[in-house]
Amino acid sequence: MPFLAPERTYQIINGIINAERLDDLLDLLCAEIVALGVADGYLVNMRDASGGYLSCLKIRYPAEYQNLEQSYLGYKIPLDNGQLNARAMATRELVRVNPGNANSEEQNILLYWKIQEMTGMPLCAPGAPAGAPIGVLVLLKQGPAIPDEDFAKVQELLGLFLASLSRWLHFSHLEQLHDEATAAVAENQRLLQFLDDMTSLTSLDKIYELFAAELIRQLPFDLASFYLVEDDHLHFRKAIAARPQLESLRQEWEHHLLQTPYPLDPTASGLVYVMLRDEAMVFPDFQEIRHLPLAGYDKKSLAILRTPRTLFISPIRHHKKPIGIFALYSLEHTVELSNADLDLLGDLSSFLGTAITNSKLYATSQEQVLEIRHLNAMLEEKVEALAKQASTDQLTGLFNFRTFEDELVRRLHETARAGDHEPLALLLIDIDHFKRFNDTNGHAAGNDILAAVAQEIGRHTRQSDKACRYGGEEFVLILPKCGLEGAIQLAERIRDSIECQAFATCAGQRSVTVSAGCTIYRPGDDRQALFNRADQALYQAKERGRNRVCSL
Ligand SMILES: Nc1nc2c(ncn2[C@@H]2O[C@H](COP(=O)(O)OP(=O)(O)OP(=O)(O)O)[C@@H](O)[C@H]2O)c(=O)[nH]1
Repeated sequence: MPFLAPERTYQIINGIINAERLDDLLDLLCAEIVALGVADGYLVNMRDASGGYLSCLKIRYPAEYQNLEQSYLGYKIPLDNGQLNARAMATRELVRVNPGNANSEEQNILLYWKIQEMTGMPLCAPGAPAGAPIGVLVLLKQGPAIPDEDFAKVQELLGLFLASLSRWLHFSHLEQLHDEATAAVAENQRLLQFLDDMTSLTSLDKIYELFAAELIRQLPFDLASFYLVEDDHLHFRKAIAARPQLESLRQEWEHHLLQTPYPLDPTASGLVYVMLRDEAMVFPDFQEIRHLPLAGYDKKSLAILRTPRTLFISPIRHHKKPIGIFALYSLEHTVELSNADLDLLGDLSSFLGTAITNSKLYATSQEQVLEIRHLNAMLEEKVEALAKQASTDQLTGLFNFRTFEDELVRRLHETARAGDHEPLALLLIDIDHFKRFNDTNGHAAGNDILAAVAQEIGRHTRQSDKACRYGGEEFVLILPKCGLEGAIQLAERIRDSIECQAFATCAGQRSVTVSAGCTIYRPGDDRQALFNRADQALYQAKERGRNRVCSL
């Protein structure tokens, strides 16, 4: 005979149908259990997605313990501990525990909660996946044991809920798996970004910082330190603190660590030992092993940290060979490292090794680039000096005959193209009676005069003019954008200033005069025609008594 009236059954089923989440359904079930008034408390423990645990999803303790409910919610109950829930799941039968049959752990629970009876009712849903119960309803009774007819009522009530409970539980597991998969994808993307950032870094300091930040983000360590092998020693490179509050401790610690290098001797330091062993080591809680003998450096280092707890030390590898060490330290609290954490740390240590090696290669290549740049600059200077040498006259510093020839051809082309708008003048200057000067004062003094006259010519010319030593004691000036009048004026200025001064020579102060002939480009002129006319003008100047300017 069902204890629920058809109308009540209909109401409950209506509520079940309208439930939109597992939580709503469980609330509904719990409200009905409370309404039945058969127990003083209950726990609804449902299978988790992995199937290895029950999770406590709903709870009601006897009145005096209700403030503890919140802390027990979500508690995971293993299915292999042989206790009440595990037994109910395994046997699929009602498990009743009371002071007469409880094992010692259950006795403690009964005593602690002042309970007379604790009953596990497996929730066996029709058609549930794998046929196993989907959870356990635990009823707590402080007073006399629950009579059988009351269990029948609860069972009747559960019968209404089980099919929906099974579906909603399955759905909530799917949601949970979906959330976990989404979180894993996001985490992987973050990891990829981190790896990308690491490879693009070229500063070792930045690599240590990013690496430590990533590890500290994932695992609650407080300090990280990095060491590299160079010249057969392990050198400290960087210490990083997880929080600004640890900064002064980090500095004190770093001051000590800077006293490395450690020789590559396993007794020098645990760090060297780990590196030579080429295998990461975890010390879950240093406080438990602090009495063990330690190398002097390590003793001091750990003493500075005052309360070191979990230590993780790993080789930094490149191409599977250790190139250094990184160490993680927690202070005050221990850090639990799962196998997945250790795998991740192993992978990251190889990656760190590659990033460090890349960065070093980059630094070396940068040095080489700098060296090549320097060599290039030197070469460029040399090329420039050679080009200058090839184009200038050693004695006077003016352009030489070859440059004159090239420049004249270039200017003639330009002027021919520009037509009437752009005049071009050519000016020849020749020292008078230079043979006699040489004969009187010596060849060396003649050289001094040549240099002085050249300097004087240079002083009067413009940037765009090209003053060249044509040969011997003869100079030629190409004067772009200069008409005949301008050329005559310039020639006069040079002639006059040379005549008016005495030049210092190795034979003493000496004066000379110069004669000049100038002409301008006429359409149809080639190089020779232009030069010949200027030479003729010079000849005239010589003919007419020297120390003068003639033009044609
Ligand atoms: N000291 C010195 N003399 C040079 C150099 N090149 C040419 N000479 C001399 O310059 C002199 C040129 O003499 P000439 O061509 O006869 O002409 P000049 O004596 O100046 O007579 P005019 O030009 O007619 O006034 C020669 O004696 C050359 O030896 C040089 O580089 N240094």
